[in-house]
Amino acid sequence: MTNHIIDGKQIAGKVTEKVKDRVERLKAQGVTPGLAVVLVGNNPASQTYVNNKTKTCEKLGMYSVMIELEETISENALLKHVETLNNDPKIHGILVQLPLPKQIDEDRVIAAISPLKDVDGFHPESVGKMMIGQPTFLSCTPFGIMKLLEYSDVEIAGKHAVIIGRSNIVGKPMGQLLLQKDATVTYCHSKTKDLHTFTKQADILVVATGRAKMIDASYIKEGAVVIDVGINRDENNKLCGDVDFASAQEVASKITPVPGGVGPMTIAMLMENTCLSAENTLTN
Ligand SMILES: NC(=O)C1=CN([C@@H]2O[C@H](COP(=O)(O)OP(=O)(O)OC[C@H]3O[C@@H](n4cnc5c(N)ncnc54)[C@H](OP(=O)(O)O)[C@@H]3O)[C@@H](O)[C@H]2O)C=CC1
Ligand SMILES: Nc1nc(=O)c2c([nH]1)NC[C@@H]1CN(c3ccc(C(=O)N[C@@H](CCC(=O)O)C(=O)O)cc3)C=[N+]21
Repeated sequence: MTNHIIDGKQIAGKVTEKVKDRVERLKAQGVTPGLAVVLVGNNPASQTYVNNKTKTCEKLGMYSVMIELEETISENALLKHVETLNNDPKIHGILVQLPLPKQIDEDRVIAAISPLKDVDGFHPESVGKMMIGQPTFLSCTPFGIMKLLEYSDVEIAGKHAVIIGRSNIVGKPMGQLLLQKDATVTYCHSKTKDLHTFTKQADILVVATGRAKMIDASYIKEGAVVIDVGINRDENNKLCGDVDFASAQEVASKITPVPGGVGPMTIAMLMENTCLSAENTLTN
């Protein structure tokens, strides 16, 4: 049975088709949406995502710049780059790839990004607006997961959504977005005792732990929808998720694969956010 696999690549294609139309309309009005990606150091995994982002920008006719900085750069020097991008009218979205090297305080860098260009949705102002349900840039991964659920006709209201992981970029905002759609939300994390008790109750299970294949069928209720956010390498250096796909797909009613699940949606939503930011310059 393969028809219960949620095809993130295909759904991301549909989302980006719509973004492409919006980019064309913007260009007709003299505005080309522009994204700046700042990469500090040369972590090979980060390099792949960053390349994917740049490629997708090109495909959609958006402008993109990649700023590659030395691993040893000082916080102040990085902040100056952010300030330059804040003031650059060709740039509508700024993404500083995380994590950053130890000498740099991530919170300070995130806070330095103009909220008007915060297409990652990580700035405290964006997070605050999301919490109180005001329009703002939404964190791309949870936003992408909401789209995946929508395109896959997954009902959310009244369902029990269990999220494993409470990071600021994935787990926490994921719970908020599901709550806004009337799910009953439970957060689990590394200090949760007897994880099974919680996961076994989930109608929708979102796994974002960074622990390769830790969730197998034994954690999953028959018929649950399973969303795997993890991006890891297995013992053969192959990409794999936080869910043991072969095992979990036997009990899940719908499940996302890795690769080809959540990852492509993250990139699609980044493009949508950048396009929205460019549109905002016309209406503001
Ligand atoms: N597909 C995509 O687009 C994206 C994928 N990712 C991937 O998603 C995964 C999670 O990313 P991120 O949220 O940034 O990771 P973090 O490392 O910031 O957070 C991991 C979370 O999982 C919890 N956790 C870790 N181990 C366990 C465990 N054994 N049992 C229960 N909870 C556990 C941690 O708990 P505690 O808080 O107690 O430490 C923490 O809250 C990674 O694999 C990452 O590569 C991330 C972003 C985008
Ligand atoms: N400021 C910031 N914003 C981020 O959004 C951000 C970040 N930092 N740091 C790292 C994580 C991770 N992340 C991914 C994006 C796309 C894929 C993706 O496209 N994955 C493909 C496969 C890619 C491959 O082949 O390696 C897939 O799952 O099919 C994965 C992971 C964004 N992140």
